[in-house]
Amino acid sequence: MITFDAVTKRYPDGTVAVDRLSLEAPTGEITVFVGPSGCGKTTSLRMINRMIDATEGQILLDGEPVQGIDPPTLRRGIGYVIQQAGLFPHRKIVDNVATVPYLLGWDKKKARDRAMELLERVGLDLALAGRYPFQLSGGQQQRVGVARALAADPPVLLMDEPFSAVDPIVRTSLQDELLRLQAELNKTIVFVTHDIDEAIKLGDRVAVLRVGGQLAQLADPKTLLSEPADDFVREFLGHDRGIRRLQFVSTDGLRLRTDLTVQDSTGSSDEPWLLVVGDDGRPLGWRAKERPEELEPYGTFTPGSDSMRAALDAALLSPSGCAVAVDEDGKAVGVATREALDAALAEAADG
Ligand SMILES: Nc1ncnc2c1ncn2[C@@H]1O[C@H](COP(=O)(O)OP(=O)(O)OP(=O)(O)O)[C@@H](O)[C@H]1O
Repeated sequence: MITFDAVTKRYPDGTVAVDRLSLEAPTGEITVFVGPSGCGKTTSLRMINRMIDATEGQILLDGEPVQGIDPPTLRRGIGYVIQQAGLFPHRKIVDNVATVPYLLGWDKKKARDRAMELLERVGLDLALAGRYPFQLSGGQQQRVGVARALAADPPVLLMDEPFSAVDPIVRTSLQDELLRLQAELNKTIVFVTHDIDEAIKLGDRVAVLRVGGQLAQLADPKTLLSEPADDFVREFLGHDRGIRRLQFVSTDGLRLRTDLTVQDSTGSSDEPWLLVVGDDGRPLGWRAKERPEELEPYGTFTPGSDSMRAALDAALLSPSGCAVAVDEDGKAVGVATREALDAALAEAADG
C-alpha cells in the first residue's frame, strides 16, 4: 500500500503543486490521479519514487517512509511508464525491455528470456524484438514501455499519462490490455491521466485533484459518478455523467421477451417488430410489420456481463428501439423492449 500523509510540495519559486495530500493507494489496485492541467498529478506521482522529494508530510510504502529508502533501491521495486514510452532509441526492443534486469546484474540470456516473455505478455509480436524503437508504431512503443516497467516484476507500477499520445482506438486496446494484465499480475498501480473516461475505466479508486494540488474527492468510479463531492468534481465529470453511470448498472434484472423472435422471415404478427434469427440462433435483423421484405439493423448486448449502457446502445442502434440479448456464442436469448429498458432506467435513476 502507498500512503500519502499530508504531503505538500512547494517548488523553489513558491508554487504549491501539491497541498496536504492524504490518501491511500491500496495494494493490488489501480488508483488513478485525475484532474485538470497543473493540478499536481505528475508531481504527486514522482514523489512516490523520489524523482521529486516532498516538502512536508510523508509518503509510505507498505508503512515505510520512502524518504528513508535510497532512490536506486526504491526504484528497483517500482516500475515507471511515461507518455511516449521513453525508450532508448539506440537499443533494440528486447534490450530496452531487459534494461532493469541488466542493471540488476542478471546474465544476458536470462534477461533476454524474461524480456521475450514480457513482450508476449503485453501482446507484441516477438518478431519486433530485434527492431529499434523508431521502427515501431506509437501504440507498440507504449506496450514496450509497459513490458520494460514490468521486467523486474516490481510490486508497484507508476504510470504517467502512458496512453495519451496514441489515437483513440489504440488507446482503448492499450487500456483493455492493461486491465487484462492487471487481472493476472495484481500490481499496486498509480495511474495519472487528465481524461476522466480513462480514469473511470481503469480505476478501482479515482482521486480527483483540483489546481493547487488539493484532493477534491477520492472514490470508486461508481460513487464518483453518482455522488460527486462538489461543483468542481461535478463539472469535471462532464454533462454526460448520468449516461456514464449506466456502465455500472447491471443488466441482470432486465426483463427479456422471448416471444418476439422468429426463425423465418415471412409470416404475419400483430407485433410492430419481430427479430429474425438464423438456423444457428444468431440474429439476422429486425422485421417491421409494414416492411416485411426488409431486415433492419440490430444491436446486441449480453445480459449479466454487459452494462445498461451497452443495452441502451444496442437499442439505439436499431429502428425498433429494442436491444437484442445474446449469449456468449452470439445466439439470441431474448429482446429488451423499450418498456423493459425504461423500467430498468427508472430503477437506475432511483438508485
Ligand atoms: N520544477 C518546477 N518548478 C516550479 N513549478 C513547477 C515545477 N514543476 C511543476 N510545477 C508547477 O506545479 C504545478 C503542478 O504541476 P504538475 O506537472 O504536477 O501538474 P499536472 O497535474 O501533472 O499537469 P499536466 O496534466 O499539465 O501534466 C503546476 O502549476 C506546475 O506549473
